[in-house]
Amino acid sequence: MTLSGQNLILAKRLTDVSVAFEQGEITAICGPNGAGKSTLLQGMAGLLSFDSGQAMLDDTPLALLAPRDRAKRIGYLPQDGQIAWDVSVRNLVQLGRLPHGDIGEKAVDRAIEALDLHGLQSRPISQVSGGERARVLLARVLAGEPDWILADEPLAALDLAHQLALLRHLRLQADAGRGVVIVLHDLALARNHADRVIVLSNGALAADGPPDIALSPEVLRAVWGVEATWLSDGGQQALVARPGV
Ligand SMILES: Nc1ncnc2c1ncn2[C@@H]1O[C@H](COP(=O)(O)OP(=O)(O)OP(=O)(O)O)[C@@H](O)[C@H]1O
Repeated sequence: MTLSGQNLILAKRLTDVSVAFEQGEITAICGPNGAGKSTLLQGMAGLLSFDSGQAMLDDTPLALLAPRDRAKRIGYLPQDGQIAWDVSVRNLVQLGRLPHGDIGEKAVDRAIEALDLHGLQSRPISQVSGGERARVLLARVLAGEPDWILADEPLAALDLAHQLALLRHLRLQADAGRGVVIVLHDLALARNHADRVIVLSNGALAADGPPDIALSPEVLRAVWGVEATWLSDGGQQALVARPGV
């Protein structure tokens, strides 16, 4: 199953972007602030209509899928998730089952386990920290067991251990055949954990390929305007960067 967009154009936010995401792998979308990463993700979640081009799930335009069906198949985590009601952590995660119309206790348990939320289940959502809240919102997406997980900066508020745990979990999801697409600002995490990196710059595709190619020093210079060196340590890559001249 492929999630694709052809010749996507939206005002000045996206300029003729074509991408096809594959299941079974982790794709990272990277790029500077305002490059169009969230716009692309929202479009692929079926939440934006483009001036030109369209997003497709296999051969079906997303716009033609019933909202409930779309929500079952595509789990979307926005950058700044709003929470309307002060429900408990568990009840909020359970809302991920809404498109299925069931309680899905096992799926909810798995999501709570994956995001290390056991101890917080009965806590009102207004009484958790920023990083815990981010984990709850992602658990809500996982509870829906979608074919596609589209997450906008899911690691931004997480501490290092929870970042690595979440990346491990997303790898399991990809290995289970799901499509995982995440917006990442941390280029070292993208290089080390993604199978493929898409780089956007000024609303256009600047690079698309294996992480070492898409995040090469040349691309970092051209897109981010930094002089960067990758250092290898035990198979992992660390990034040293300084402002470009
Ligand atoms: N609702 C909107 N209406 C009009 N322009 C918008 C809207 N949301 C974002 N933009 C503009 O579209 C461009 C792309 O925004 P987008 O949020 O996709 O960037 P991003 O790459 O996700 O950035 P960041 O790293 O800062 O989150 C930016 O120039 C932004 O100012």
